[in-house]
Amino acid sequence: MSDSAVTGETVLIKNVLLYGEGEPTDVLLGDGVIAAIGADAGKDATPDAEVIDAAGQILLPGFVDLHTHLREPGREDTETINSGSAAAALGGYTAVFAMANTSPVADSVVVTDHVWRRGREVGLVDVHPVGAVTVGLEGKQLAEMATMASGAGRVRMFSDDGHCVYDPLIMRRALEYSSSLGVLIAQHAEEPRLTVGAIAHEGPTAARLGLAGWPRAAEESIVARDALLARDAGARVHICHASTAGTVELMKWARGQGISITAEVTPHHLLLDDSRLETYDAVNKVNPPLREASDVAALRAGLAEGTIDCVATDHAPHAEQDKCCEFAAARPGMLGLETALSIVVQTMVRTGLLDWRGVARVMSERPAEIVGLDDQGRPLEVGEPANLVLIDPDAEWTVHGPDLASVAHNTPYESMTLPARVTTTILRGRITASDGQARVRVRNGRG
Ligand SMILES: NC(=O)N[C@@H](CC(=O)O)C(=O)O
Ligand SMILES: [Zn+2]
Ligand SMILES: [Zn+2]
Repeated sequence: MSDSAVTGETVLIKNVLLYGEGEPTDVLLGDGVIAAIGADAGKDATPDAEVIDAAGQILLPGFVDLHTHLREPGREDTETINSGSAAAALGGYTAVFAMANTSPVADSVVVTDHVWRRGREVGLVDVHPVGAVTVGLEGKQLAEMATMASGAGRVRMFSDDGHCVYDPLIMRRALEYSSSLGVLIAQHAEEPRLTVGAIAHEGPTAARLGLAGWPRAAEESIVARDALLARDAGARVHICHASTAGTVELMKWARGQGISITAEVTPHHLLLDDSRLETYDAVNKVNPPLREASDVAALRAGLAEGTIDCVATDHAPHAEQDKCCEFAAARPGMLGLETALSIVVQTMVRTGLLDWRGVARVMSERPAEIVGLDDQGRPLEVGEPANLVLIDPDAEWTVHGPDLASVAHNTPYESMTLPARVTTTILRGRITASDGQARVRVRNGRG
């Protein structure tokens, strides 16, 4: 139509509840942004607009994952940027941060720019590379953070995740350097001297099962130390995968002191505890380890009140031979991208701890703010980027590892029936996943 205000591809979402609130309305997407909201939003739709009947569904800003392992380069037998992007889109994510513990390590602009470019080529989700803090994740020498930050991939988060930046002097320098660069350091808080040989949470379960323990203090001592180092450096620090009640307490204390510290919690630490270890099934092996029910309760409460800022998946694909083996020999980590929303609904929404606006806060708005993405986690308003997720809150589905988009199948939720499902994910106005299928871009000359 020649008088149409919107050109190119348009998507019309009908009868949707914004943030799960109020009356159903229509939302028109065009030119990569939210073009109109309201009963007459469809009047500017192009004749070939894709119309989504979203009755009973909820619209939120697309999710942002600050902690994803995509395994490319190096372990493409477990995940690739292609397969991991599909998993992310199916999980409702419009941006993910790909951790640096690849092979080679993402400690140079060559690797970080490669990851960024591959992500753009795939086009299902914005893949932001995380740069290593230290060369080879070895904790000895700072990586060239400035070069990575000014590359095409514009690295804005640095982490040695998988390893702790344990040397306090190196961490102090990294924080000072990061604050002058305006980037974020994300710490895998694990004092390595306290976790030598550790494979499970140190507590009664591990003692009974004969598994060497990973004490809470290994995490908490680093959280406390880094809060003080961030304070003195005038820097920001982000705590990866908070797992203990003590970490929640320390976060509260540090915030009270005015320290710039943020933290994430994983879906698995919100749902699972160390009683899962009884079977010795290594699918439950993860760093930090599944803790006790009291920690799970404290993490949920901390997330609800904002002491823990956000949910991050720590999506960690592993090959069958690295998981289906004796517990001590297995690699730690579990899949998370496609199940994250459902676990958050089960643990936080069904329990009354968060409403849907709260889900938007912990899965989209806060992570985008923490890392400084200005095109994600935005309000559902006209003119804002159309990075969105549609959710059927009443759906139920049963998890089967082989049905997930990831190359590896190590989900701890195998055969569990979970609430709520992502029905559609939209990146800059383009549908990247719908009804369980990732949609690769069709190059028809229009974008
Ligand atoms: N979480 C894990 O248990 N494993 C992660 C590394 C990490 O997040 O520490 C991995 O890369 O597999
Ligand atoms: Zn980690
Ligand atoms: Zn990780």
